[in-house]
Amino acid sequence: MSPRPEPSATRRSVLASGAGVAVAGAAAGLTYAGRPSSAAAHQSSSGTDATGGTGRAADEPVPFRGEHQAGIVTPAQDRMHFVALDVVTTDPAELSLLLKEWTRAAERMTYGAEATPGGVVGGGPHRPPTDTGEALDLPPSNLTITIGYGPSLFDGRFGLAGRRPEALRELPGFTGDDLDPARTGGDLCIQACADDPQVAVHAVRNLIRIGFGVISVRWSQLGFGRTSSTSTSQATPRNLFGFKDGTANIKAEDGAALAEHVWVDPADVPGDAAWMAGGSYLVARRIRMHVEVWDRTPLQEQEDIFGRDKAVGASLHLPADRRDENAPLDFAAKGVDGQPRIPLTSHVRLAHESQLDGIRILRRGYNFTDGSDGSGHLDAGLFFLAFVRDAHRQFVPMQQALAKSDKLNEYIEHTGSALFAVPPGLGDGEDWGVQLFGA
Ligand SMILES: C=CC1=C(C)c2cc3[nH]c(cc4nc(cc5[nH]c(cc1n2)c(C)c5CCC(=O)O)C(CCC(=O)O)=C4C)c(C)c3C=C
Ligand SMILES: [Fe+2]
Repeated sequence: MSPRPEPSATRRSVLASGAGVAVAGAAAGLTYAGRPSSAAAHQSSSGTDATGGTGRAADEPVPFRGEHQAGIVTPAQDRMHFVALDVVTTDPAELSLLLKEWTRAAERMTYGAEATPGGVVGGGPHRPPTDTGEALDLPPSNLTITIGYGPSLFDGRFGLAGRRPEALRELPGFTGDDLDPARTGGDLCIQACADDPQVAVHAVRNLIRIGFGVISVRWSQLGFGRTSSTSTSQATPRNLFGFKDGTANIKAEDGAALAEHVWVDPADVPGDAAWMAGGSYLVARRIRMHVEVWDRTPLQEQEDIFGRDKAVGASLHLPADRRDENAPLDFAAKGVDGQPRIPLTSHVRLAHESQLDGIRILRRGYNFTDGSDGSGHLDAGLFFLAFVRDAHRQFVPMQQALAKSDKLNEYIEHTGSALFAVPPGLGDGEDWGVQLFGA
């Protein structure tokens, strides 16, 4: 076995200032065997370099605390484990305590530490370990853990009804929805993203373990290959239809767009809902993509469906020798047949802010394949995740427009759905329990 490297100087200093965690215990257990994460070892499928375009080495943690939760504008990592949970206790104190314990464990795991100090073997031979162990030798791998609360959490069971933000209402149904109740809704959600799938799965698994008797898993989703860039430092990845996805996304560097379209403004959440200021709303849609049908569709038709070309991701109005992914879409341009070069039923036209009174969203989805459906077809698609300031003013009208006219609908099916309020980031010494319950 190769010798264990010391944590980098930066990582040590982050740990030393690791606000609220058992820093000494964490630091003591914070070495790893030097096995590189998948992103550090290889050029990633979606990044531009060995850091997956994040600009951060595998052993350099993403800060857990800050104005906003990590995992929203953090450059999208390669892998995701998402879980929706139901609360099974009726005792608000138990839920609040769990949120406090989750804060501690999530912060530790973000830094590459065990979920609890000495959790893997430190409890001795006679007790079950309090960390499941599969990430013991791995670096943080850009792990982010993002928490959210569903509308049902505010139904009165926990005395939270008065603290429900007005915008946290169930999404309406959309034309063409084929939602599976077993993949829909949830009192809580955890989004864990990392450049190593084992690190993301370890994080979710250990938070579930800590919540035994308080929460139960409602549904979960694994994702690979991000389908969006959330930073200008990242190359645009491709979805399972082979098209570049994320080109016109809101990027972390665009502070004005984030303030307008992503972060909840204090004026949006007056009174007892003020705890959500600086937060965001997360829309999750499991969208199955019928890849076998798509793969029998001619290239020109595929490009007309999206309104961009397949090779470069450029607007269809540009001639082949002047294709530029980042050139603006020209919806007025016509072809020799007099028809719009970007068809009226194309995905990018219908989803573009110019057609939707200036509405924009931040997309952060992942590809998925969940085996096959028993009829010889892959159960594959896009786990669509979007962060918005108000889902009912942004996602709903956008999805209504797409559900009505998008040519892409012949190839996709929405099979799961959920909405969550994602609270703002935590300051030093704060925890998710006090933030939600107010005491
Ligand atoms: C309700 C919002 C959206 C859903 C649902 C959605 C599903 C979906 N999208 C793709 C692939 C692409 N989408 C692209 C652009 C794009 N999509 C949305 C919104 C939803 N997509 C927006 C707001 C945009 C940007 C529009 C613009 O301003 O130009 C693209 C083009 C490249 C890009 O800009 O990202 C692709 C490709 C799939 C496959 C899919 C469901 C499975
Ligand atoms: Fe899209």
